[in-house]
Amino acid sequence: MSAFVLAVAGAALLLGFLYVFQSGRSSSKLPPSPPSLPLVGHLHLIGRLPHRSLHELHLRYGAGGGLLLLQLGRRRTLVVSTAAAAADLLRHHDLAFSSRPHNAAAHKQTYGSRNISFSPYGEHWRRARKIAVVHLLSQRRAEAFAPVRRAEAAALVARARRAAEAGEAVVLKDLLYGYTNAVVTRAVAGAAGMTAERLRQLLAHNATLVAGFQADDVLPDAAARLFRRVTGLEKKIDDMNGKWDRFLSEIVAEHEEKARRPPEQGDGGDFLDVLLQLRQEDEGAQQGFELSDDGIKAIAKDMIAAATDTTAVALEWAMAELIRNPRVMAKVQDEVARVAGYDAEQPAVAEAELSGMGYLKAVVKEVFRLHPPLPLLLPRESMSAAAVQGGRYEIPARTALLVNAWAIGRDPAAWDAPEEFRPERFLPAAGGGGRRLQAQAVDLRGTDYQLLPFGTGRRICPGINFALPALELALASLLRHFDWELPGDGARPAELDMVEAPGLSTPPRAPLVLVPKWKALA
Ligand code: HEM
Repeated sequence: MSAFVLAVAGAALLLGFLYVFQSGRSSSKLPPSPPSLPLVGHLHLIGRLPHRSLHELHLRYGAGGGLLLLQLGRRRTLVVSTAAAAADLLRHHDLAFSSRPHNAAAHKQTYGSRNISFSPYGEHWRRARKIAVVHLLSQRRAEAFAPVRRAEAAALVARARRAAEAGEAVVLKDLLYGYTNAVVTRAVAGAAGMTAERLRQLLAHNATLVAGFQADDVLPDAAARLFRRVTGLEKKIDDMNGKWDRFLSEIVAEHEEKARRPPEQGDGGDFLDVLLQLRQEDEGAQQGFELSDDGIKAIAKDMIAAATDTTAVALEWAMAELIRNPRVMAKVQDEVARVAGYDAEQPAVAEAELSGMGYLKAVVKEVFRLHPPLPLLLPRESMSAAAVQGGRYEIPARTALLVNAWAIGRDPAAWDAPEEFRPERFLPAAGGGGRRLQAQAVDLRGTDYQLLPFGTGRRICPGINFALPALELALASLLRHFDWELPGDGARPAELDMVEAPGLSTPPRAPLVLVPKWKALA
């Protein structure tokens, strides 16, 4: 049986690749492309860190336009590696590139693409996204969760304080995931404690299943399905989906039960409360958009998965860069002390004080420039052909798009000294000119194409209003109360490993370990 299965898989694979290989060469106005191999296309050129491999390919073959066309297994893929190419493509062709490529494994994990992130462009995506933007993630809703962020930032400081008092080092990743996980769990489901712990475990397993390029990204559907079965991945995905579904069903049932009771004073409602209420109010009025149980679970799961990792990864990189750059660390700590003062009994900085911390905000931008948590954003797919760069290139319909935000943040045509961690580039300062002046005004909300950690256009991350205060608050609170050191005598900050771990989101490959020194004891 297994020999038969392998033979069928091999034949399907071969046919699929031959088809793809042939169909990729129909137009002469395609962007540059490195030499490829039959069957694999350019897959053999992609290493464990695709954003780095793609950057190297761009430097080698992407002369001029910042675009490369690759055949990654079955997927014809356009890669954008410069700010100018991103601006041309995404300013003029955002609609054409607003879908997501189909991925059977992701489809299964999202209740049949009923979430937002992986949903193809169309009526479902439009309605689900509108619900999220208007009812869950608006500025007003984000502000309403300020007390949750404050309480969790205080808990984060308390955990670090225990380590400081015991003279122990902390694995930053554990500390920071604990924080973002608790904030997100409370926003989505109003719960902490055991629920947050269960979620943490589910997310950890999920991450290992969606890391890097998957069979579904590169093989034809039938071959990918066989591959998943033969390697046991199918079963792992099914088991994981079962666990997620049980968890989500339980919390939806708890919320339905809660909705039958009189509302509690001061309970503004978490995301699940809001979604259930919308379902009740709109029953029949959604005109074809069914907010079914699966739909609600898909959106809740999307929010949890989209919010937890990304924010924790950005925080870990921020701490790594600050340790490597003691001058910047001292400057940002001074600012936090000046604006928020020092009070050992007030663990979390007040959110209103963040607006007075211009340097901290510049640090955050600089972290996103060099370490976008999703270095290739989320893949998109074109729905129609597009003539880009004034007609220089023609991109056929159904081409996948990878925007290499990691490479764009290092684009020497867009940034002075791109490899240097220099938050000052974002500050208004006397003197300087040209790109320096331009950098001061660069924002990270998708209008400036040289800094795209949240993407841009129709598919831009709708969670920015949630992400930024959570991130800034944790960072300011950790810097207010502690000095941070590398463990061990003679450890050299300049030698910190700044390479990413593989995956959709990319934390440092060597988890950052630091010793907190509680300032009140100094
Ligand atoms: C530092 C934190 C975060 C980063 C760096 C980040 C980044 C991104 C990026 C790059 C995309 C794809 C954009 C594109 O295709 O152009 C995205 C999509 C998305 N993000 Fe975020 N995100 C963060 C936090 C959040 C939070 C807190 C939430 C929700 C609470 C969230 C919800 C979503 C959703 C639902 C999508 C899919 C949008 C769509 O396909 O229409 N994200 N995010």
